[in-house]
Amino acid sequence: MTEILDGAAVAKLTNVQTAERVAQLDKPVTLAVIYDPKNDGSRLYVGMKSKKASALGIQTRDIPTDANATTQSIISLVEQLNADDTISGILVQSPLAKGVKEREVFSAVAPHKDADGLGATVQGMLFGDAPSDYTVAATPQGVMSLLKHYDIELTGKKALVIGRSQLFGRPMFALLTNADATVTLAHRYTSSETLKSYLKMADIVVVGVGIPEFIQGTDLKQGVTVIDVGMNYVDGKAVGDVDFQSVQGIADFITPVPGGVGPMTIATLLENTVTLAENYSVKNS
Ligand SMILES: Nc1nc(=O)c2c([nH]1)NC[C@@H]1CN(c3ccc(C(=O)N[C@@H](CCC(=O)O)C(=O)O)cc3)C=[N+]21
Repeated sequence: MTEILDGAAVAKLTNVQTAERVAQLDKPVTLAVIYDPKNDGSRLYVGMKSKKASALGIQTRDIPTDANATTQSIISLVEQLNADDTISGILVQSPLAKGVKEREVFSAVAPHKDADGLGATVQGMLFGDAPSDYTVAATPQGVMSLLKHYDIELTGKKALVIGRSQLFGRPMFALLTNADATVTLAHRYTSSETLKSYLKMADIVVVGVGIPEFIQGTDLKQGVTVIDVGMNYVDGKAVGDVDFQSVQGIADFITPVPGGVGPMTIATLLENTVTLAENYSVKNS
């Protein structure tokens, strides 16, 4: 029997808590979102994030970048938002326009406003497994929350992360390592033979490569947990990187697309935002 990890349902539980925490605060919670308005995906996802934020009482300030924006001009914008006491958190939606050095923009976000956990300071804390509080990238943190909700054991388990982006694979590797799994990170230069052999061994597979049907049930070990971070559109329909039907009866757990990691990503971003708002008010009281 393959059980579906219901990200939409778990996200809803998190969102209820986030809304309560927002209501407890005696000040507005505001998320600033910087994005490239020319990118279709960014417009779609930023729209979804803003809508969900407003449903939870979080205000958003969506800021499209100018057509002629540069790395430096966007960093200046981030610095203004860092200094703006009405802003609780900042999200820089990826990808920014071609030629803009995204990594530099991420790292311009002040750690106490880093709602998406992509700046060098907080990512360094994640990789060092720092004991103090810091925000973690929304997608991999959302995956961890989902695994935790379903009590999926990680200690000593063999985890395979496929994809090494700054937003997903690298922080996913760090989180699973910090959770005492034995983690392998595969990526575009991993040979298909190597990938096949690691897939057959893995207890947990987390895949985000952006290729529909990249993973088939026959690739996997019986009883595996499969987390599908892919977000592809085929004939206008959202599909992940895993051939969902073919893993039935092989995987013990699988996340669907839609309704899996996507809603968890948004819930985690908004949870991070209210956490930043709470901590900021403590620091400044
Ligand atoms: N700085 C940054 N942080 C991000 O977290 C980030 C980003 N940049 N750039 C793009 C990706 C993509 N992303 C998604 C979030 C939610 C859904 C989501 O909720 N999808 C729905 C389906 C949507 C549909 O049906 O079209 C679902 O899975 O149920 C999808 C994709 C966040 N991203």
